[in-house]
Amino acid sequence: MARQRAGRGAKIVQLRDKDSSDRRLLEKARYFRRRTTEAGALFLVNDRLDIALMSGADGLHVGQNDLPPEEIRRLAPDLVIGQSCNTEEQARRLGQQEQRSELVLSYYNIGPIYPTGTKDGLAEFIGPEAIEAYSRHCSLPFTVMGGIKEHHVEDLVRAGARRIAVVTAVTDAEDMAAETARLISRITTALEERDG
Ligand SMILES: Cc1ncc(COP(=O)(O)OP(=O)(O)O)c(N)n1
Ligand SMILES: Cc1nc(C(=O)O)sc1CCOP(=O)(O)O
Ligand SMILES: [Mg+2]
Repeated sequence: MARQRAGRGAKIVQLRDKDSSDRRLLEKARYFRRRTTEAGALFLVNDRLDIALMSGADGLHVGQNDLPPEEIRRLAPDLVIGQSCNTEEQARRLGQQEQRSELVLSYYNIGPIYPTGTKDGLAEFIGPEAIEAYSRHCSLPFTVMGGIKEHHVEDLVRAGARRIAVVTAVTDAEDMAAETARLISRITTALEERDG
């Protein structure tokens, strides 16, 4: 993906790799760190705090069954930390932590919005209507993810999204860089139409 400069123009690039050996993952993370720094993009690692710290990543994304954000924050006070939110109850809990000034996250993700084959065992897809319902609980920035393709962009932005995260929309594209550019352009236009 980095070879084709797939993330060119993306503001955030996440390294999500469940298969590489630890040593290879670290090499990849250091490569992504160099390339995202050159591109002025934020670099996040999925799941692995050790790899995030050793590669100098800006942040870490964790799911509900991954490392606990509070303990990550204790070890890494300056790291961007994001967490997946797959049910409204989870979003409500983030809101309650926020009210108590106990929220350590930098952002959260709402999803899966549409059906996706990228991850086995994910919760049922929740549809774009869930964006408004979930995001009203917590004022942090959020991304939306799950089965999102280019033609979904306008619906998602109308439903309240600003930051759209994709895997296969880009990785399955013949020209990943061109697809990234198309997505960014469509998101920018939809946001301009919505927000003026
Ligand atoms: C931006 C973003 N949102 C959600 C996820 C999914 O995280 P998780 O639920 O831990 O699943 P895996 O990606 O680890 O399979 C994500 N990676 N990024
Ligand atoms: C791994 C993952 N987590 C999600 C969540 O909503 O928590 S959606 C997702 C898969 C995203 O891949 P694609 O863009 O190919 O559907
Ligand atoms: Mg995870």
